[in-house]
Amino acid sequence: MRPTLVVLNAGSSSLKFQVFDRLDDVDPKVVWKGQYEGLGQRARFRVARDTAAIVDEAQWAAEEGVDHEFALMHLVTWLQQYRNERKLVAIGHRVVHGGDAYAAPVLVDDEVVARLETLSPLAPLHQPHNLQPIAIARRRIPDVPQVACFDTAFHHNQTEIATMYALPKDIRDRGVRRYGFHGLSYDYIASVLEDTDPRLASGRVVAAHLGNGASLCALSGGVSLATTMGFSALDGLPMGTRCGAIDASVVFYMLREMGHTAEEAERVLYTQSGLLGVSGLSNDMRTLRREAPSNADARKAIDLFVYRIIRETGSLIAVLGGIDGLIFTAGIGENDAATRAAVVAGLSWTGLTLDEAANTAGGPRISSSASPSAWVIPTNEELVIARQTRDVINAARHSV
Ligand SMILES: Nc1ncnc2c1ncn2[C@@H]1O[C@H](COP(=O)(O)OP(=O)(O)O)[C@@H](O)[C@H]1O
Ligand SMILES: CC(=O)OP(=O)(O)O
Ligand SMILES: [Mg+2]
Repeated sequence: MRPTLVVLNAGSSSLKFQVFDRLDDVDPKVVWKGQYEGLGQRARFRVARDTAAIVDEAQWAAEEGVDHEFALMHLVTWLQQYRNERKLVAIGHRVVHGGDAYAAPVLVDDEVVARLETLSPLAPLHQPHNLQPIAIARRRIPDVPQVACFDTAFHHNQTEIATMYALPKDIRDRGVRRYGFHGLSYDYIASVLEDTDPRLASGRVVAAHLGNGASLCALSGGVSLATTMGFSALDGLPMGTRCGAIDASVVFYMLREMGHTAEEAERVLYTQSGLLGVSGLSNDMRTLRREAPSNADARKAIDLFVYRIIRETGSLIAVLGGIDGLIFTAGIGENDAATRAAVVAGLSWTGLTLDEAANTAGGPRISSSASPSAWVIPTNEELVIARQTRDVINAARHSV
């Protein structure tokens, strides 16, 4: 039976997974990769071999209410067909919020679970979906180790000033600070910079993770100096359904003058804002692109998204003292050539120029300028989780 690792990555609209073996190689080898997307709406399941050939797929109508929990149980059943060939040695989980306590991946035990549960209010679209599979696996397969890998950990070495809010000490002492997210994705990007262009590995890079959640990260020599998300994954850029950075007074206004409860205000800012809120149509860039020619609100949503990316990139370029490279990744960054073209145009003052044919073809290099350069790099958060999980398991074995 082949030693095998399963990796789970629950995003706000998706459950992604990969199955790995050859765990003693430099990088574990992917056997299958798949995802459930559109959870809560029309949901779709697809799984491919490492060679990218689709081996199975399924679809559910919106009325069937396919959510994260259904997807997880469907995946458990799907994996059962291989139980006689493979020995599951660990499950690696993306956990969006590690708070102050966790700057590195950890082996899950009762104490870890208890601490991570206290962070759920800071990541309501993610943390419950990250912790549920851990709880189910610990109950059903208690002998299999579970490893939690954090979105926040990659940003832990930022300076105190970069992570501080200008708030009184008693509030800051409660862990109220900028944490930053999408760290597993930025860790992957940092790990491939040397092979992409050695000037980027030692240089000043802005990485743009533009998916249903969206953020930017300033990387200097592959290390995170600053990022647009803060205390929670609500901050920074506007996203599929999240508002991004707004004046905190907007919340007081909603509570006092508009009669919202705190729960209603939270729901509006997390689930009814962003591309969906501005367009009144959809959180999905594919739908907005399709409707934009005849729908002014869809155009406005896209324009605001692009404008905020350009503005925030300028701020990160100031932190870096210049820019050598711009990287696009995640659902929109990897697939939406028009967003990339508009962002590069807005940054032409840096010397960036677009290679239109390469951009339309999807990269990898999409700038005609060599420095600064612009790139499309498909992210692979699951590979980072697999690397971290394997290392945590090996370290635990050696310590007994
Ligand atoms: N072909 C495409 N063209 C434009 N946008 C796309 C395309 N495919 C996916 N997207 C965008 O990417 C988003 C999903 O990104 P992803 O990074 O997978 O999300 P999550 O935040 O759930 O991990 C979709 O909501 C959609 O806006
Ligand atoms: C942190 C976050 O927003 O993640 P995702 O983009 O997967 O929703
Ligand atoms: Mg994601």
